[in-house]
Amino acid sequence: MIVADHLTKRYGTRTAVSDVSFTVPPGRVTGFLGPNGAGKSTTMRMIVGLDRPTAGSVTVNGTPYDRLRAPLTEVGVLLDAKAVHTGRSARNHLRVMAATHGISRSRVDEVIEITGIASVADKRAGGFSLGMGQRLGIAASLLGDPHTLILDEPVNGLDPEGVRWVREFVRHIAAEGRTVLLSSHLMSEMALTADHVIVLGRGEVLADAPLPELVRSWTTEVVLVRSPELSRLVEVLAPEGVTATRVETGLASFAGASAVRIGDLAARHGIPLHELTPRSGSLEDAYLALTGDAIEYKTKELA
Ligand SMILES: Nc1ncnc2c1ncn2[C@@H]1O[C@H](COP(=O)(O)OP(=O)(O)OP(=O)(O)O)[C@@H](O)[C@H]1O
Repeated sequence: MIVADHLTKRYGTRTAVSDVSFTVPPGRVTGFLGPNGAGKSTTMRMIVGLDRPTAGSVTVNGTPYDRLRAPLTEVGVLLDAKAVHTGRSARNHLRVMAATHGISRSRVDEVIEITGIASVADKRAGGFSLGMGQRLGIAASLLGDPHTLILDEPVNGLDPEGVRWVREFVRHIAAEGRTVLLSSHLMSEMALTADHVIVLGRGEVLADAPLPELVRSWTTEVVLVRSPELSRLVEVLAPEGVTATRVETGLASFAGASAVRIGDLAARHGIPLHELTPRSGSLEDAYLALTGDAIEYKTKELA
C-alpha cells in the first residue's frame, strides 16, 4: 500500500507537485496519468526516496522508503526507462544488483526467465534495444520479489507482444495481492490494464476513481444511428431533448436517449433503422476532457 499525504515538491519557484494525497491499495492495478510535466515522475521519485518532499509525506506499507530495511524486497521500481549503459551482460548486471542486496543468483535466473530475456541475457546490456532495455529494467525491479511495484512508462518502446506481456504480467501480480502503480501515456493500453486511475494535472490530483466510473463521469454515451430517414428521426426525438450530430450521409450520433428508446420511437413512427449502436466514451475521451485545462504544452489542432 502506498499512501501519499499532502505531498508537495517545489523546485525553486516552480511547484511540480502540489498538496497531493492518494492511496494505492494492494490487489489492483492503479494507473497514474497526466499530461507531460504534470508531476507523475516527481511523485514516483518521492515515493522511492529519490526526491525529498518539500512538504507532506509518502509511505510504502506504512514506512517512508528510505527507512525500509530491505527496500528491494518491498518495492520494485522502474523509473528511468533508458537502456542501461553498461559493458556488463544483462545477467551480470542483475547479479551485481542482487549481490549488493543479498539476493540469490537463482533469483536472477528466475527474473530473466519471467521477463523473457534469456536469449540475450549474456549479451552486453548497453547494446540492448529500447524494448529489451525495458524488459531488463522490469527484471531488475522484480529481483527482490517485492510486494509493491512502481513502473514509470513500462511499455515505452515495447513491441505489441511486449506491451501485452506487461499488461498480463501486472494484472497477474495485482491479482496475487500486490500493489501496482503504473504510469503510461498510452490511454488505450491503460484502459486494458488499470482497474483504478489517478490523474494528475499541473501537480494536482484531478481525479482518483475506478476506471469505468471515470469514463462514465467524463464522457457522454451516444448512439450511432443509420437510417434513410434521419431528419424525421431527429424531429421525433427533439422534444425529448435528444441532440444529433451528423457523421456522414445517413449516419448520425445521438446523445440524450438510450438505444432502446430511440429504437422504440423509430418503430412507433415507422422510421426504418439500418444500424443502432450504443457507443460509450473511451478512457482517452475522458482523459482529454479532464485534463483539457491542465495541459502545459498544447498541440495546434489540425485543420
Ligand atoms: N529536477 C528538476 N528541477 C526543476 N524542475 C523539475 C525537476 N524535475 C521536474 N521538474 C519540473 O516539475 C514538473 C513536473 O515534472 P515531472 O517530470 O514530474 O512530470 P511528468 O508528469 O512525469 O511528465 P512526463 O509525462 O513528461 O514524464 C515539470 O514542470 C518539470 O519541468
